[in-house]
Amino acid sequence: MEPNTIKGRFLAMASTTMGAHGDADGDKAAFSQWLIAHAARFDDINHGHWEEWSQVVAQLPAIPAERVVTLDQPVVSVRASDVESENRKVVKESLERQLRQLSPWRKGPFSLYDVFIDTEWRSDFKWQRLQAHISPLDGKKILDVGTGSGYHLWRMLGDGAAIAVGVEPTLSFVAQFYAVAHLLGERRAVIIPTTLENLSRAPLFDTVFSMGVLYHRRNPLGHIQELAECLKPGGELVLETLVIAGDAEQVLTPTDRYAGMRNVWFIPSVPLLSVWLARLGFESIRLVNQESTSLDEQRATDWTDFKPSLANFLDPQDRSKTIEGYPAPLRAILTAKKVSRS
Ligand SMILES: Nc1ncnc2c1ncn2[C@@H]1O[C@H](C[S@+](CC[C@H]([NH3+])C(=O)[O-])CC(=O)[O-])[C@@H](O)[C@H]1O
Repeated sequence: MEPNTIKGRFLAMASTTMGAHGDADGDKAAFSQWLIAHAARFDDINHGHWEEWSQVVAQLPAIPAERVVTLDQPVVSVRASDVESENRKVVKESLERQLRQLSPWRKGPFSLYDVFIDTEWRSDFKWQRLQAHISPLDGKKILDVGTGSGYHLWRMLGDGAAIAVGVEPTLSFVAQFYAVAHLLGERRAVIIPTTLENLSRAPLFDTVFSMGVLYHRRNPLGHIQELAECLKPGGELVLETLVIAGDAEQVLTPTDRYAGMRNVWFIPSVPLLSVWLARLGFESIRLVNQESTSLDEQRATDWTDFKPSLANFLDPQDRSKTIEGYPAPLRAILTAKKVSRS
């Protein structure tokens, strides 16, 4: 029987992870204690819709024992392998109604018992851009800061990670994650509902990802420092953020919105970002990808809230600029190793 609260699910998953990685027993115990201590974050939640979203997750159908789960392809998917087609239709319709109650779905795509969730972002594009360039994830413990619905957590498991922990303060995304985890029948990933600043940080992870978060932080160097605090010495940081073209002295702070987004504070050049990383104790800093966001990667779908998406935030006369006149979104992925001190 699955526990029917999201906190109960977190605890069940946290205890499953105790056996799921190859660390020495002392390290395993330290990691499990760290994870289980974060169950208290579910008690701090004070959000008008949390109860409603939790009910949606609690009322999801029991999953079939025979299922095919795919985590290593662009569409994270699960399908029943033993259900008659007429039944599948019934399951599909009620499941789709339930999952739509957790909208807007921004990060995906997912296919869950024939319900295709066409999310606003094709998050698989980002995974494809970095997959060949990061240290192998096999058997590793991974932290994904600002994980959204947790789409990339599933891809990390698909690429061999032992455990994937997400940190995410937006509670509708946390509920989406626990819905997907239930339907996949997977317990090797969890999300802690908090910010990186409020996480009790300890150097427990082999690889730490921060993708799409740095530019939302008023104190970007503090964010990098906090990421370092979660990494084992010698561990790898994968940092994905908006950047501008320019030298090591250039950074953009928008006067107000950037491509329609509030809360964009610092968009550095890649050379400046590399200086920040080096000054905060990283070495082997590499730019592994730099690309403009395409209109195929971010677009409104019927699983989003029909708010305008990227196309509406670019200058219609000159797509190289945002509607505010800034350079259009350019995103970079850097990898760096935390210096090991002996
Ligand atoms: N301080 C914080 N600590 C942790 N998370 C935060 C914080 N502030 C915001 N977030 C969360 O970070 C995510 C950033 S979206 C990237 C998703 C995924 N990583 C992606 O690469 O597709 C970026 C975008 O869509 O612009 C959101 O889910 C926030 O709630």
